Amino acid sequence: MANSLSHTLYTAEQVRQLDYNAIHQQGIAGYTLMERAGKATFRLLRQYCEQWFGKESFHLQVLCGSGNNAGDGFIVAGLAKQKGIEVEVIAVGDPGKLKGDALTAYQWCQAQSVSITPWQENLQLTADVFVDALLGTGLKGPVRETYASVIEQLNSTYKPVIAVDIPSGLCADTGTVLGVAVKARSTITFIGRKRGLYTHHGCELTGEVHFADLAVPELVYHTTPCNSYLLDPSRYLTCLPERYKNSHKGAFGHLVLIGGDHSMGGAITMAAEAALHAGVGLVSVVTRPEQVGGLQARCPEIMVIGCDNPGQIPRLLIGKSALVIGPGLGQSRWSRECLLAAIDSGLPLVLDADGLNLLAVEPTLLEQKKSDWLLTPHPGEAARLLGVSSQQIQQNRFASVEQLASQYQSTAVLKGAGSLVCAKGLIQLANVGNPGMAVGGMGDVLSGLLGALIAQGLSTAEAAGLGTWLHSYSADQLVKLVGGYFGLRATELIPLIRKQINQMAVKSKYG
Ligand SMILES: NC(=O)C1=CN([C@@H]2O[C@H](COP(=O)(O)OP(=O)(O)OC[C@H]3O[C@@H](n4cnc5c(N)ncnc54)[C@H](O)[C@@H]3O)[C@@H](O)[C@H]2O)[C@@H](O)CC1
Ligand SMILES: [K+]
Repeated sequence: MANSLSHTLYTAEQVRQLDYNAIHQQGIAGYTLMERAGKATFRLLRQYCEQWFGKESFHLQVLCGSGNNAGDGFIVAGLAKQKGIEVEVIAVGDPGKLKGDALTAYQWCQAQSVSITPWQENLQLTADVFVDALLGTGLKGPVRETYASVIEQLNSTYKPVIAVDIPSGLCADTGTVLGVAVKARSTITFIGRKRGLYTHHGCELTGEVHFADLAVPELVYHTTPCNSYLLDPSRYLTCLPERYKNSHKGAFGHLVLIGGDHSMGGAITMAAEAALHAGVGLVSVVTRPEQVGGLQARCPEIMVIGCDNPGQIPRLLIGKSALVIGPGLGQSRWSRECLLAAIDSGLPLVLDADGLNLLAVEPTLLEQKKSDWLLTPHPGEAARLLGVSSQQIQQNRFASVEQLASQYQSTAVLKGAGSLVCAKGLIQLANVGNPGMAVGGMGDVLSGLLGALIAQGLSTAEAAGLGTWLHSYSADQLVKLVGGYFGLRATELIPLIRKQINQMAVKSKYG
């Protein structure tokens, strides 16, 4: 289902609101939620430990802070003790500061005869597996001592860690590390999925993410407005135009890609090749004359028009469906005039690479906007468009993509780990992709794919959602094929994208 509750992404504040609603509107006791969280974590821990240690016994240490996150940890420790597991709580927070449900959980844990050791400087973290219940959504600002040292020491054990709700030190809203953060093998998150688990450093630190709704009734969610979701590709199944038996090429659009300035032919070639494999009826490339031979040799199906004079472009764009501009565009006078012609055409436009850089140095171009635009910046390009540093973009990717979309009145895709798509105030996160994608050409393939989808009749919002997912998902398939992240070539994605589109088309028809 599109944007179902289980796909929704929340900020820490929104989850606090959900907790509050569950407790005060639905009358579920806070301690009941804590027990459920502890039980869900313990179930997961046992599953993992069965995989990791088989029938062998193992030693568990549960690291607890002094808030409700610690409360969940005390429950896990008590349950482990009941099952005869060798378990110990390391109390990093002062138990004297515990209150409310966390204090109740602590007392219950004590009643199970769990050994509770206060953290000391020379204490050794000796377990086979750890539960991180130090800091959850209540983290404010950079992690302070003693927590920071404990987290560093925990990470240096390289032993498996299951994080409770969120790896301690990771910002639940943005996915940035607040000073230092736990690197978990797995994270189990409660009631609502936290945004920060899925983007930026979150992608690196959470390990496998599991979600437990703690049996909170659906009603609780309806009163908390939200605009962010995990991207669900199934919502796009019906967007692809059907291939009827009597179809002709004109039915599937004509995409034009403009770019390939002097000695920059590779990017436009990759973009065009990707478009060719994504179902568009016709693909044309407008480029410098010197690129024509290479492009035609590589892809004879593409119509290549050599053009040193951008004044010819308006005539070439008559009757076309969509445009991609940016890959290999450069920033010369020719490049700028090409961009002006593209903007003036009124065709839906995918703007990437130097198309974005030119827009950043000349923001008044926005005043000439006549059509839907889809911007596909990486953090560096986004920074130029918004006049900030790329670090600032990364520190708040959700806010950045929203600002890009609203400032440029466009659909925006902010690339990078946990790519974000923003259209009409809605943010979707593509929970696919891998570090092997950090190589040249990947963005060019994406822009060609997006252009091909728009030319086939998808809106910029639909194309951004489906295309971003297809691109990263195909990269994951490629990693499976080649066995790792090294040496992925952007062009290798192209046949996998085609395969996946075809699979989706079959699924949309036959279920
Ligand atoms: N009823 C509820 O509210 C539920 C809460 N749950 C758990 O409760 C957590 C949230 O609990 P809390 O709001 O008590 O917060 P936390 O337990 O996440 O953290 C609060 C504690 O962290 C300390 N702290 C904050 N910033 C710090 C920093 N920068 N450096 C060092 N220490 C810092 C505070 O002094 C406080 O002691 C969730 O993440 C989840 O694990 C779950 O039990 C489910 C139900
Ligand atoms: K935690």
